[in-house]
Amino acid sequence: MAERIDGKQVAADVRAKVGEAVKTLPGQPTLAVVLVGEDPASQVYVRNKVRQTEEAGMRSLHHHLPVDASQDEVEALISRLNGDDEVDGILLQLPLPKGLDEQRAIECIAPAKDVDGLTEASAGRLVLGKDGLRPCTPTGCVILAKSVLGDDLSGKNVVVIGRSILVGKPAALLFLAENCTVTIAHSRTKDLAALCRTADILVPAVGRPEMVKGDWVKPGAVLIDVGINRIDAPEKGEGKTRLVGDADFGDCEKVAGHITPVPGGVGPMTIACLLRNTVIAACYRRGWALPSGL
Ligand SMILES: Nc1nc(=O)c2c([nH]1)NC[C@@H]1CN(c3ccc(C(=O)N[C@@H](CCC(=O)O)C(=O)O)cc3)C=[N+]21
Repeated sequence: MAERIDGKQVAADVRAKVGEAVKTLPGQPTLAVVLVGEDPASQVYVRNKVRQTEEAGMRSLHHHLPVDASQDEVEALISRLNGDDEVDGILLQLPLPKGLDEQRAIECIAPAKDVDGLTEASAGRLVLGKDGLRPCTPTGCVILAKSVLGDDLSGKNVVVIGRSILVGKPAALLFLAENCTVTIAHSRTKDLAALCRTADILVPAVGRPEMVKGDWVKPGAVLIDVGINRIDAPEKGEGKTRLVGDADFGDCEKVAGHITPVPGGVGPMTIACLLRNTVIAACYRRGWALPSGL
């Protein structure tokens, strides 16, 4: 039976380290969160980000634009935050309301303040192997893998299922930077189950509920499940839903050595890594030494 990787606990550890690091800095890092519109899920995420930022001893500024804000208004706000010397990190909460161009808006964020690691500059630096701000969810996956395998992941076979800009591609690059042997699988991959069985670390990130079955998993492998899917749960009552990952947990936990649950796995790591990036951005930008132990 696989051991559960407690993402909530690992995320709390990362946030505690961030909090300790913040105390050693000559000033207080500031994260600006930009929310456009009234999407209830986004409002919950933003509230959690603001609370956890403050708990880690950092300042957070919350900017809320109406759902009918224009592209120019969003970009003008980002430009203002770019020019505000108090602001170290800018988080533009995604998705934006329909009609707004997400990629163009992200590209307005000054690379030095890109705590989501989503600008072309940040992506380019990751590909080139230069230091920089890394995407949060993929960073969380690497930290979770290290939490059970130790800091040295070199030589591990990693299979990432999914090639999205947000998770799959950057996750593959981050594991490559850890000297893993990385394969990116996707919808055209042949014999996906057999490929997955070669993985020491399996990272499904496609958004298909319970797609990965137990017989896709190498005995003893580490399964880092990025999927967060809401599905109907009639067993809980009429109209009820529940969250499941991209892996069939009950099936995979019989084979894997370690497995992340959903919820309580990768999700909490995303926010913890955002806080970590805010410290890193503040240090780079203000010329402070990066605290050790981050
Ligand atoms: N610019 C931007 N950056 C993001 O990083 C970003 C974003 N926009 N938009 C939305 C997505 C989603 N996201 C999550 C963060 C935490 C959990 C999380 O902690 N989930 C809990 C459970 C949540 C629940 O119960 O609904 C868990 O998995 O245990 C999930 C999802 C960050 N996102």
